[in-house]
Amino acid sequence: MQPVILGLLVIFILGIAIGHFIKTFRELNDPNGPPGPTLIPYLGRIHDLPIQYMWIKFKEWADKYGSGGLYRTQMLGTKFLIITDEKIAEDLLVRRAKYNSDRPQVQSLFDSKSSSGSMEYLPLMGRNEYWSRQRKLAHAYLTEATNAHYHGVMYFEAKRWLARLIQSPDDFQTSLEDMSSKIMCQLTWDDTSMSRELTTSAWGLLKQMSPAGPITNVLTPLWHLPLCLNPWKRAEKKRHDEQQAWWMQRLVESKERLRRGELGHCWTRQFLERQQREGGKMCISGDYEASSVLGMLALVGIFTIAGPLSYWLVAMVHHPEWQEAVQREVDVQCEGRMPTLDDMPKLPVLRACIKETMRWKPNVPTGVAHEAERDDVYNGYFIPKGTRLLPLDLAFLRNPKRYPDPDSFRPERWLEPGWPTYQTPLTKYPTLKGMSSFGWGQRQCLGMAVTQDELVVACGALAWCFNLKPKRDPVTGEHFPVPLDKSNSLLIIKPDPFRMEFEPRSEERKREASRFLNGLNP
Ligand code: HEM
Repeated sequence: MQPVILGLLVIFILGIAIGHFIKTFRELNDPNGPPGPTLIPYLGRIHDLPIQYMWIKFKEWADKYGSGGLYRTQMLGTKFLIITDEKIAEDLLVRRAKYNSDRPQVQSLFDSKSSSGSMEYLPLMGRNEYWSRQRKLAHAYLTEATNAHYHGVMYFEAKRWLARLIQSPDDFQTSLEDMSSKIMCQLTWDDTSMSRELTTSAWGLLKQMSPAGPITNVLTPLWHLPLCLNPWKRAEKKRHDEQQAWWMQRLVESKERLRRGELGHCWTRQFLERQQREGGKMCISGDYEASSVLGMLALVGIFTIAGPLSYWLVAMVHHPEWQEAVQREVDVQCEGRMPTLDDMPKLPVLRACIKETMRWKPNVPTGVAHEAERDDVYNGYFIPKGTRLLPLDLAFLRNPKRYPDPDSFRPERWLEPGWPTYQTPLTKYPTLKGMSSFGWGQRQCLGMAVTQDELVVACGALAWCFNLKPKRDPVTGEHFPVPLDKSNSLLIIKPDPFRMEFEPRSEERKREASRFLNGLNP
């Protein structure tokens, strides 16, 4: 080919490519569309959205572009509408829930939406038949357990935790998580002995589904490499198969214990007894689905509770004045004993400090995405089908109109008239139920009551037993820092390891709590 013709051909192809780039750039950044950072064709904003502390960048964009309550962005062609105002979350995720309640596919899990019938991960399922029947089942079990005050399980495990804290205070991060895990193991299978395995399994799944987990959740095309070149898919297959086998083993063992008359009250027993009564009439398809929904329920109650409970420790160390207020309230209202769930109405300061901890340090700061199932128009903006609707919880909880002085820990906002969030009667409010952190509409969290109850019992137990204090470095005599802004970057976060001291409030309480370790005083 003549060099001139070749040159012309190259210029022609380049011209087409540049023309296409400019056209795409204009379409993406249409001034009539929702506001948002400038989008680069094909990339969107993948280049400057950090994987670590992603929510901080989302919030930065919210402050810049989200004054109208929403903004848009894109990652490698995936469209996001970030919701920064609670009213708009109500409009889009509650009032328009019938077509905005689907979930996006998590790339690094096989069939996370259960579109091909895997039936495994209730919170991640698309809005399909499996989700609908598993949600009903989970709702019934959680409601029944709440009404029965969890058969004393939370109180018992909180006491065991106190004893472990007295014995090995430096191990508090492990024992804290283990307490949550024991509660979920007991409620699900009437067996706390496998709490460590459940915790490992929980973090494995959480990591796999988080943008900060495998790189294939961000650079999604990598997931489609053939298996022989794809270490991510091979690792996930192993994790998935082990988890499923473990869940199934729990169900099989529980069946055997039920047959021998040894299975105490738990969700699995409720399921098995109903299965015996109703047989094929039950909506759950069989053992595989049952073991998954039960396993998932057990698992989700670990990392969700570990975050706020760890942040409670951080809050109390940094705010001794509020710690004293909680201790005073517990001592007076419970007349010197450890609080139980029955005491909840009498403990508004405790509830206010718990709620403020969750507002101040939200443990799902990005919120959980819904996916639009059809094209829609909102406030004149076109929202195409498939857009991920992300209710940015950090933006809701830092709204200065609703939460004046939003960056500070101010539990009085829930207790004193004059604050926008003050509500009476104080026997009921503040309550965690309905908080934006638990999500929206048809996908709203099913664990709100469990969370509130477990946190009241555990934080109340800590207030009864310990002064939570910074720890001194024996070499320098200085306090070890308890950082406020260091955490992992998973979808559900908790603070990075830190050091602190658990000082028993009296010899008598220390002795009493130590007796709890082997269930001597259940
Ligand atoms: C601080 C504690 C917790 C927080 C902040 C939290 C937050 C959330 C959020 C944001 C969602 C998604 C909502 C949406 O898509 O709009 C969710 C869903 C869910 N949560 Fe929680 N959660 C917590 C504790 C729990 C606990 C303890 C359990 C059960 C033991 C639980 C069970 C569930 C289930 C089953 C779903 C799936 C609902 C569905 O997809 O239909 N959560 N949670």
